[in-house]
Amino acid sequence: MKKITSICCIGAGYVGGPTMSVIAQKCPEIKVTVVDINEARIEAWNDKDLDKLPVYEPGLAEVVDEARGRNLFFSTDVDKAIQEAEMIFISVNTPTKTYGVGKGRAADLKFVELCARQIARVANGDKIVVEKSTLPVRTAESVKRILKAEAGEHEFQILSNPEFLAEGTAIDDLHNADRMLIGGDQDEKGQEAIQALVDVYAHWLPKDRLITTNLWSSELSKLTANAFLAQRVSSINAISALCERTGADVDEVANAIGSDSRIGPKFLKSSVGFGGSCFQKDILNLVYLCRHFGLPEVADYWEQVVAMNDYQKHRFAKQIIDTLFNTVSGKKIAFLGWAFKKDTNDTRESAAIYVAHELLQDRAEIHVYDPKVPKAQMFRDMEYLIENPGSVYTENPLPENWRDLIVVHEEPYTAMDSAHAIAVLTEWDEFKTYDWASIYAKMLKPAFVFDGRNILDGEAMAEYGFEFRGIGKGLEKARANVEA
Ligand SMILES: NC(=O)C1=CN([C@@H]2O[C@H](COP(=O)(O)OP(=O)(O)OC[C@H]3O[C@@H](n4cnc5c(N)ncnc54)[C@H](O)[C@@H]3O)[C@@H](O)[C@H]2O)C=CC1
Ligand SMILES: O=C(O)[C@H]1O[C@H](OP(=O)(O)OP(=O)(O)OC[C@H]2O[C@@H](n3ccc(=O)[nH]c3=O)[C@H](O)[C@@H]2O)[C@H](O)[C@@H](O)[C@@H]1O
Repeated sequence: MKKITSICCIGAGYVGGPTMSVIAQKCPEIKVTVVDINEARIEAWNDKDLDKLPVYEPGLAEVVDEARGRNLFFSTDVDKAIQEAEMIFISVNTPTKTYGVGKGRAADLKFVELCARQIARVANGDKIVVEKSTLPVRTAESVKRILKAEAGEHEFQILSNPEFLAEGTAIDDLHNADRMLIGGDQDEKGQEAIQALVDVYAHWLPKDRLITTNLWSSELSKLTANAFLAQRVSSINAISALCERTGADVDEVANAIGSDSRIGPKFLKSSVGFGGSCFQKDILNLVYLCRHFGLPEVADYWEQVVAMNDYQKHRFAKQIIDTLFNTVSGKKIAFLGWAFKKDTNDTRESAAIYVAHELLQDRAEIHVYDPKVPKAQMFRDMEYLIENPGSVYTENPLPENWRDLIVVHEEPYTAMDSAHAIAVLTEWDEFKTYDWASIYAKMLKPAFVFDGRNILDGEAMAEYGFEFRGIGKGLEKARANVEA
């Protein structure tokens, strides 16, 4: 098969934007056009001021700067880009359904279906269609059927090429991917299509990292990878609760078990709970599929990963309320961080939103500082959670004036001034270097710090005078248990 010279990607989000920028950077002879129906987003991708790119990722601005206008283009003209391209990536959002059959579980595939119909309608020749979005296993079958039914004389090959990048490290993950997975049909034409995509990635990735499989294995591997990663976080978080009762230290336990080469050290950082647009959505989708295929025991097994994560967020919020003498009503609680992890402006499913909801149920005044998340986004997040509670802990209504109870700060010190307590919700590096002595001086006493990310030095914080609580570090409580 001849080499690909033009690519189109539908969806200019956290995946489409960075992945296509790197493909364009590494393959200067391929014209890459990223399209989206969201005009504001495309405008931001085209902004001369690279600080205004719609996705914040370390290293992304440099890549865009190198390729944009040379062989990387952002546009809202979806039809034209489809017609010009030999290979079309679908990288649109696949959120959990919020309505109808499968509500709260199944992936909502309406955006993917719309793309397939649009490709079929406007295609002017044979195309390779690549599923980049995370999809339930066997989605390619539906995409094929739609393309076949609507397309007339043109031929389409479908590939599954799930993305494994993590936000905050997207560019490094793309440049040095552990593997790139490409699934396709096993017949001759399917193999040719697989090879065409292998040739794209072979511009910068070693051949042994390009894994090819059948379509279904590829689709299922993506859901499985996220389920395994999230399961590790829930497993260590479950142990953190036991640490707090017994006096064990969860970081020491993680280090001890992670030194076993069979377990490995990564993804064992205990936290206030995992967030992000995908872990919960993909596990719920896996659970839905298992039930659909008549495997309720398998579904129950994976569902516990999400249940444990809900419990961890709740445990953190409850600890704050319990420690502050059983109520946070009218008390100023400073939130350091709102993003679901550091080095991203993404807040989807962030633990901060759930913790805020529980504290607001108890009428706290929340003062938030996050270096990258704008105020409007925080309010949108709260509104979304109110409409879609999703967790048993966030079902209670908020006070009518909840909007007045969230104050967003442009800088951290005012957020913490005269606060009753500080809660660390995101592990931004800058939090470690604050002037903690002067923060302590300006807080109400006792001055509580709840470190939901275990990034602060507990002993040093205690020396400043803080009442410090980390995750999985319940020495005081453990001592009290022993004495009782
Ligand atoms: N965010 C992440 O780190 C990762 C996400 N994924 C998966 O990648 C997919 C995309 O995720 P994100 O990039 O985070 O989503 P996103 O929401 O940031 O971006 C999706 C974009 O698609 C656009 N879109 C939707 N329908 C369209 C249509 N018919 N025509 C043109 N544009 C359309 C939307 O306007 C939006 O800008 C999802 O399936 C997700 O599960 C996979 C790996 C990592
Ligand atoms: O499909 C996706 O969307 C992506 O989901 C995750 O990436 P991402 O959600 O961007 O970020 P992670 O680094 O995986 O973190 C997810 C959440 O788990 C939390 N986490 C992670 C690791 C850990 O040890 N402890 C922990 O609490 C993080 O703080 C964050 O809230 C996967 O790591 C990617 O491989 C995958 O492509």
